[in-house]
Amino acid sequence: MRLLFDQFMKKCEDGSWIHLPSYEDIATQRSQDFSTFIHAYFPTASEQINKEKLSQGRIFTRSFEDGLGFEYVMFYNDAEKRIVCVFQGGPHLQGMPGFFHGGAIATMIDATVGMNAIVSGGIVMTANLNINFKRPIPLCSIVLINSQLDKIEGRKLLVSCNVQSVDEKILYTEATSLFIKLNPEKEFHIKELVLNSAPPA
Ligand SMILES: CCCCCCCCCCCCCC(=O)SCCNC(=O)CCNC(=O)[C@H](O)C(C)(C)COP(=O)(O)OP(=O)(O)OC[C@H]1O[C@@H](n2cnc3c(N)ncnc32)[C@H](O)[C@@H]1OP(=O)(O)O
Repeated sequence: MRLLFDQFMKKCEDGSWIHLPSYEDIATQRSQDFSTFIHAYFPTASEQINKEKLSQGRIFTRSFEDGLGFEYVMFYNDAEKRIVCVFQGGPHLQGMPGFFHGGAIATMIDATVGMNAIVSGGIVMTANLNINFKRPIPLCSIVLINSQLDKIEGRKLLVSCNVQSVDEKILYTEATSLFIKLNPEKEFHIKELVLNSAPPA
């Protein structure tokens, strides 16, 4: 994991790739504005949210103890509209004995293609996620999630991705997704927010 991280950090040196911050780092900067916008978009659903529980909310992929759940880092290439996620899931993500749970793989795919759509489109939500699980992923192995923004059509963003072994010899999973932009006026400038809070290369 460390070796791959260092290889990508090297690619960041000429500015072609950017080491993305974690959701927590982005969210803490504008979380109140972001939350207000989302609740205004879904007023009926918002009324049903238990405000006390809301204060305990945590991003799902960062809610496990270190080393047990989702361990990952993402890198973004603006020219190619690609995000690569280096992912090593922990033992609490088991499904079939010795392999990752399909829902855990889907979660990491959604987080990766979602981040690609957020950087390109602002505030978006997943409308459709289509996954082909082609080979089981051994528990605790390191994989690469390669995502690509394919098309923007009005409010719709189409992002595809695959999950491969580090040597690229095994194709584990393929997915396509549709995101819908909630802020066509781009009032939140999420791209700048994400890129400006990127950790130093
Ligand atoms: C501060 C920063 C914080 C950052 C935090 C980072 C967190 C990162 C998290 C990581 C990521 C995690 C992300 C998550 O976990 S997101 C959580 C999972 N997703 C949801 O809960 C979304 C639920 N769905 C909805 O709320 C609505 O359906 C949305 C908002 C998506 C659209 O409802 P809205 O009322 O707005 O739009 P519309 O209905 O007029 O549709 C508009 C157009 O889109 C077309 N369409 C719609 N749906 C579909 C479909 N299924 N297939 C094909 N087409 C579809 C539709 O035909 C129309 O097309 P056209 O007629 O115009 O041609």
